[in-house]
Amino acid sequence: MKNHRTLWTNARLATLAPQQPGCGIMEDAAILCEDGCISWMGRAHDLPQAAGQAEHRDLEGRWVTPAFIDCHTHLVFGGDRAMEFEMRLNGATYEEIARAGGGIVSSVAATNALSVPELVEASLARVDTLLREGVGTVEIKSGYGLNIEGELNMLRAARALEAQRPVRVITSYLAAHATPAAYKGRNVDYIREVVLPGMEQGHADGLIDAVDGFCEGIAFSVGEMRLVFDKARTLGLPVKLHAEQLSNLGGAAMAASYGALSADHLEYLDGQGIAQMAKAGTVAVLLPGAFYAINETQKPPVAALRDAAVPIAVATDCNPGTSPLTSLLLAMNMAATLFRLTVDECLAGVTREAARALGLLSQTGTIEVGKSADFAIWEIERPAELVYRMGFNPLHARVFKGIEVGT
Ligand SMILES: O=C(O)CC[C@@H]1NC(=O)NC1=O
Ligand SMILES: [Fe+3]
Repeated sequence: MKNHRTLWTNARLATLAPQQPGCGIMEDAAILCEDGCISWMGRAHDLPQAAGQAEHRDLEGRWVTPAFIDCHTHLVFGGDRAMEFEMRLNGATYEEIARAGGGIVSSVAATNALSVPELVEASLARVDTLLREGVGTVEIKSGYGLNIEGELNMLRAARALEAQRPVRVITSYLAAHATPAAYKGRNVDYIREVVLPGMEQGHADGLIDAVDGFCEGIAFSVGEMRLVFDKARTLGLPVKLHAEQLSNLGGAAMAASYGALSADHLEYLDGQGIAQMAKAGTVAVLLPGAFYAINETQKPPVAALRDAAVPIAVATDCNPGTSPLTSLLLAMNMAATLFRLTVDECLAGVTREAARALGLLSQTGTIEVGKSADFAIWEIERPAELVYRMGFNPLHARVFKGIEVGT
């Protein structure tokens, strides 16, 4: 609604504004929002004239952070992998599970069996769970279609979720997630006959915001991913990469050479990859849920990333196989406890740096004038509580584009 003004007063802000120390705390603060954007923010006693005509909300001293951003999810999919989880606990090997039809291919069958409305229906509970924890922006990947129509249907469902909920959705085309049975041993044929034409069609249909891939011994090589990234470059699409999750193929360094928005997982990242990421400004997206769920032991080189000033984001990697996690609050706790990120790094990792990993930092991810009025209001005494607790959600309310959307 044009010229709609809202003023939130009596707030304690964790702005996450860059160049501010820690998480950019501002006590006894107010935020003025006009037409969905932050038009003024500061100490309550400096309120501008325009505040007089605004609808007023007294936050009674509550803490306010930027709305959270989950910058890495595979949350559109059919079925689940609970059976495989049980088989693993009963000692089945990865091969036995694959032979029993488990793994990514089982999610591919369950996903391709659903129409777009059915995919939306199957994914809404996961989106709502994230939104109830203060999330305002979610990245959603394809990757369980592995044929053109199936991949694009996943992205159509992702776009439909944005139309049905107060949330911003950024899509990533991940047809280079695995090779379908029909192309076993023929990755390049799969890339040329499915991945590249699907990218062209998805781009033409406005379904793709970025292009992703799984660069790993069990998936695609650096050379094969270059074929995908070369096509993305000709279409003017940004790239990101699942890299160094289970081994070091040099994927992160290759992604950085394409100016990738992010390289994700990174447990096996080395100094060369770090240097290339630092040079390119590529964000390191850490995914502690997958590390935890697959019982990985190699931790990402957080200290070296810090020393090289590589931006660090944290995300759920919500997927049915290696990270059935739909809580950024828990992801932050895991990133702190397992990877030793500080509280401030965790909060930046699910706001400012997550926005950077999606190319959205000019729009959201911090509480600053000119940004979208996307913020979360919490029942906490200090920001550290958001990282410290496990399985507790202290959200009071969420604001999306200036409108309070409740919990
Ligand atoms: O098992 C699945 O369904 C996805 C696995 C997931 N995808 C990827 O590239 N890395 C992962 O851990
Ligand atoms: Fe992933």
